[in-house]
Amino acid sequence: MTSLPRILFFNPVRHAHQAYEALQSVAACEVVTSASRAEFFSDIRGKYNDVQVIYRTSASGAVAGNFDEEFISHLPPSLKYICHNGAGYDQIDVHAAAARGISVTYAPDPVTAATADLTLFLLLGALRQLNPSFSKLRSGQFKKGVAFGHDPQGKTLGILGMGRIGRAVKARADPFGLKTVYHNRNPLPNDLGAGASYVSFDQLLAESDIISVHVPLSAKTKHLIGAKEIAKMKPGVVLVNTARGAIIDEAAMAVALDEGRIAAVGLDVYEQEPFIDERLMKNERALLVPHLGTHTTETLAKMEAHAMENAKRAVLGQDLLTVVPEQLARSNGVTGVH
Ligand SMILES: O=CC(=O)O
Repeated sequence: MTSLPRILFFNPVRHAHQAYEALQSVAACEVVTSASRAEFFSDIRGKYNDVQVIYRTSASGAVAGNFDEEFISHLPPSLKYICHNGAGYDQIDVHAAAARGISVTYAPDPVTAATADLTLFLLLGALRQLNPSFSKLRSGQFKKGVAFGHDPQGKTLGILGMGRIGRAVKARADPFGLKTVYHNRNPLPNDLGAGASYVSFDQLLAESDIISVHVPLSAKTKHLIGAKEIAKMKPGVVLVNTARGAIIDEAAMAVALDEGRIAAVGLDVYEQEPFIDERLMKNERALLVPHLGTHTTETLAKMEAHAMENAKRAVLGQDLLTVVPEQLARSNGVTGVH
């Protein structure tokens, strides 16, 4: 009897249990037991040396670290697929993977609505200066000394990165009377822009009352917003980031917030998670949540199921659902193991 292809799970499936059960009929699924990166490098030469697919989550970085060139170089020849369960795959060196013949898949669609919802929460919360009111209320002062917020109606929202999530944010911002401008590498066809005006990067910085970041993190977008860019923004701007922390120079943002150049920030992501710049932690005009963009039962279930569908297709030799764009550009019609 031939044994089933092996899928190694970096972190157990927590929500999409039915999909996990269904996968057992086509693959031998197991959760990695290595407790550190070094231990994994040893285990992958031993007990995991014929694994074909890795399923991974962002949280797996806590043990394994990034799937960088070094990590990829330790993977055995049998390993042909890395199926990531999130939209952002900056923790994976997709070029090093491609050079080793490893296809990387991601899960873009499942995260869109939940991330856009949280963006609106942070946007409105920061604009209304809600965060300082939380501690006032709890310290028994009710709203004594609570600063006035601002209304969204008639304000300009600048969306940096009008992809799936940026567009979903625009749709949610419309009913609040926000006027949206956006910047992308290229303008979108009119139907996708949905009435938002395309502007240059500098125009977006200069014209927006609120700026929301939705570009992926890469070498090109790291510190896309730093002190120089913040200086070009309207005094009193509100900055929102639910993409990746390192797109903004966190220290420069913290200084500008303390100086009052930035009126408020709404953040879900940080440069060195779980570390957060102390100035941001101390400044009540920073509305901060701990990378919760997709942290709902329904969305996590969809993300897990999507990644497992890619893993299933990989072991069955079927077309993969969502290969990362960098790899798709190289080869069309990427299929599974056989
Ligand atoms: O951060 C969440 C994701 O990239 O899906």
